[in-house]
Amino acid sequence: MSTDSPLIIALDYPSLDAALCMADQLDPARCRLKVGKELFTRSGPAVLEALHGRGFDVFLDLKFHDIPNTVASAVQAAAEQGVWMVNVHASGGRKMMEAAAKRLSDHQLTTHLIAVTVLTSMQAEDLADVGITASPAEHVMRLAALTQQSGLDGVVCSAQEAAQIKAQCGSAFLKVTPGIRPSFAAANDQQRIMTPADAMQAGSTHLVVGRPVTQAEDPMAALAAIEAELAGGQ
Ligand SMILES: O=c1ccn([C@@H]2O[C@H](COP(=O)(O)O)[C@@H](O)[C@H]2O)c(=O)[nH]1
Repeated sequence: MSTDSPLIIALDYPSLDAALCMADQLDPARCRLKVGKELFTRSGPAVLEALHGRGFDVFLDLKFHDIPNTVASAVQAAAEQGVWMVNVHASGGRKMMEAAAKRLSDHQLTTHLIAVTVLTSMQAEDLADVGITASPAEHVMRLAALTQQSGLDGVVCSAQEAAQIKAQCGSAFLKVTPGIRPSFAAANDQQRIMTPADAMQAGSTHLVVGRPVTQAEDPMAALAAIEAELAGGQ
């Protein structure tokens, strides 16, 4: 089953049981699910099988970053397990991204391939620590252009950069934005944040939401509040 909803719920849990307990409260017609490093390292491909069996589209968020052949092979392995979306780090460079995109097309694999620009937990001083003197927005724009030139389908970025990316790369280029924080939620370790409604207004195509739902006292009420905000009900 697929959905028109832009919502991707991040299943950041330490066990398959805990992740499935949340998944079983969710509806594949209302959201997609994201499996990240913690859950995949704990549970392996079994989690993908379990979520696909429940009808969910799955974004496998492992942010591959390695030499071109290794990344292309990892992306192929993810796509062959039926995931809807997989990602790499744009800072792995043009050759790495081109190799990954080519591997998918050579094997007629239709999984969306996107690249992380600048993590939403980072601000200017964090970039400076790793030798990047550009602002987060400038660096995101540079990596978004490189990602598009390399033949990928879109980027992971902050919603704060979505409008500029839409203007530079077009509407069809995916803007997958974590760091989504409804007014009722804490920022946690996120730096470049935006509310769900503002993020859609800015041009995000997909909103990644984790703790504001999964750590809420009532996760289903939190999800409903986000949906109501997106529907203009608040
Ligand atoms: O730049 C990035 C890239 C990925 N993420 C991931 O998204 C979720 C966000 O979870 P919250 O609990 O809503 O903060 C998480 O799985 C990250 O690994 C990101 O936050 N920023």
